Amino acid sequence: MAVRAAVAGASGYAGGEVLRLLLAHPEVEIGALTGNSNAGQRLGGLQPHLLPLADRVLTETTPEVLAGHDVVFLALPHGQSAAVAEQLGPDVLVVDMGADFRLKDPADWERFYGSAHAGTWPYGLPELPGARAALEGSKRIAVPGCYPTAVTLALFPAYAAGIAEPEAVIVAASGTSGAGKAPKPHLLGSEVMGSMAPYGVGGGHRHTPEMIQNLSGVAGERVAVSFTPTLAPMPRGILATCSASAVAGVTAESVRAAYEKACADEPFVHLLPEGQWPATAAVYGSNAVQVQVAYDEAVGRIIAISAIDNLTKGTAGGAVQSMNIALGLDETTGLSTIGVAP
Ligand SMILES: NC(=O)C1=CN([C@@H]2O[C@H](COP(=O)(O)OP(=O)(O)OC[C@H]3O[C@@H](n4cnc5c(N)ncnc54)[C@H](OP(=O)(O)O)[C@@H]3O)[C@@H](O)[C@H]2O)C=CC1
Ligand SMILES: CC(=O)N[C@@H](CCC(=O)OP(=O)(O)O)C(=O)O
Repeated sequence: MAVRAAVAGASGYAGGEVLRLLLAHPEVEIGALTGNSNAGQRLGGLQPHLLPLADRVLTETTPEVLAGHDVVFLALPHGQSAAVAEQLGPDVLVVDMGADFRLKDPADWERFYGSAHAGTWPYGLPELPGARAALEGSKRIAVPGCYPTAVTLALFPAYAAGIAEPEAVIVAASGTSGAGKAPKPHLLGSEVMGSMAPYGVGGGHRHTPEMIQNLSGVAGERVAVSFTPTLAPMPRGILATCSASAVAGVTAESVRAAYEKACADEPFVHLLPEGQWPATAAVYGSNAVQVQVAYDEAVGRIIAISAIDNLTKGTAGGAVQSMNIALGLDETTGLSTIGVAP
């Protein structure tokens, strides 16, 4: 019997991407599609790439509309998911692509999001040690932020192997879809095209505590993180350049061995052959993660670089991968590692 899935926020980027993936998922049938300001509009006018759903009309986001589904994907702005989720029964699998349930420490939430903490759900990054067990059979999933996905997948092998000191410096470039579809002056084509610029510099980005939470969980001690995001003139993609001091005795060979071990059985994380470097173009529209690592002996630092599609593995692909695990399906069902090139 098909899994019936509703998508709240179907007019947005994350909602559109999860629909693109669900249309190709052999076990899923698409049910209600909801919006806010676009309720009453045809999906074809909002997401013209989703041709099979073009004549579907968005409804208001209400508990009545979302009831009666096996899975409900929430692709809503931060702070909107909790009120919707609490009205959905405990038997419905709720997959939240927003931030509301990602953080464990309420003080982190309050500091970075400025509202009351809604709670913590099983975290939808299956590659993290212990995550798959927590997702199996779960009825609630908190999908990670796009930058924390890229950064955690670049650095977890180093912390799992105990070869990195508990401090990491990260500079990551993101495509503009990471900022959502709502119009913002800094996202005008004339502002973004032909330019790259940092933002959230100096520890202010709300994804910093999520990265610290993930990496500290793997390391078994608090990992300090310096994170600088930058906006890149491309619609999709994140390239995360991460570095951490190596512990004494580390060599280029031991770094490589740690990454080979951690990535060996991961269906979506691809450690590239030595000498080849991750590129966002290679993972465009795919759930794959490209990772490469080097040991910079001159400064004693491990340099780990990852590339993801922020909307696929960074949001909707991670959501579907986690849904598959929660429902007892093969983790890779409906997900592709094939990109689009050039
Ligand atoms: N873009 C990305 O790379 C990533 C996004 N996410 C998360 O996914 C969520 C959605 O982001 P994104 O798709 O980029 O954002 P968009 O701005 O593109 O879409 C937002 C969606 O939410 C709907 N919406 C807005 N306000 C309300 C409300 N008050 N009640 C119900 N629905 C509402 C909008 O409906 P309408 O258009 O009809 O007004 C639209 O469908 C966010 O929480 C974001 O953090 C997570 C990881 C990465
Ligand atoms: C380019 C850009 O603006 N990116 C977004 C992150 C998008 C994302 O993954 O985050 P959430 O799910 O936590 O919103 C930002 O920096 O705010």
